[in-house]
Amino acid sequence: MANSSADMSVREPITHVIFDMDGLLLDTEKFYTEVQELILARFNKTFDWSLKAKMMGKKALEAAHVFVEETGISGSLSAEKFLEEREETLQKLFPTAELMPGVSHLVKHLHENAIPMCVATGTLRHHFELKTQRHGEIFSMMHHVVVGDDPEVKKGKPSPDIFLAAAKRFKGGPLDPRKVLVFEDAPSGVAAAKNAGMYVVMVPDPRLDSSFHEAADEVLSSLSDFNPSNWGLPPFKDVSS
Ligand SMILES: O=P(O)(O)OC[C@H](O)CO
Ligand SMILES: [Mg+2]
Repeated sequence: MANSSADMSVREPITHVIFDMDGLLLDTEKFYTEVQELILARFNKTFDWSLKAKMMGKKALEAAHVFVEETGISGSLSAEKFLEEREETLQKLFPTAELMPGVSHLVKHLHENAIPMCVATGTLRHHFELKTQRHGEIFSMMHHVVVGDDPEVKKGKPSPDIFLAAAKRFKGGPLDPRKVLVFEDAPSGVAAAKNAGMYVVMVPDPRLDSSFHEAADEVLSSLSDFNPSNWGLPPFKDVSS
């Protein structure tokens, strides 16, 4: 289904929206890339997008295990030690996080039209607080936020746990997953949304291999290109659609 919206004639309109955060609402994936490149350089290795694709969207410890094992450095650096080493730099970078293009317009539009929204992010709660500290207005429009260290999220993406927990916490939840639209940037996140039975719009980094697009119901270069009407959501007033 990738590259085209799911067929409106065979499904009901979307009533609820779940946003991923890192790399989707916030331009924060670059911070992880930066620190991971620095750590690998110490081992004379380079960080690339095939490794990035396997890590992004996952819970911190799960991604850390992928990092040390895939790069063959687990004998010298444990997953736990890797997390410890990158923490100080990440804590300095996170408060500088910027919104991704199109986020403000879309979130405000859905809020004005009373479409319930939430965030489902693999990130840890204390990192969520640092990343969002300059973006209170946008995040206050979310009905709730589910983070990676939430007790109900037993397994990270691609497990459906986080999206099922997120859908359950809306007023009237749990919801029919076929009425929920997820926005994601990561292959693990797209898989998690599909495993939860939901529709998913993928907004991937252009450096991600296009084979990862296939699992998504729609693929966009930017959230600015999203057309709510394609999903039965209220149309933008400033666009004829
Ligand atoms: O993409 P998110 O928001 O689920 O975050 C996951 C990690 O924190 C970063 O890949
Ligand atoms: Mg993400």
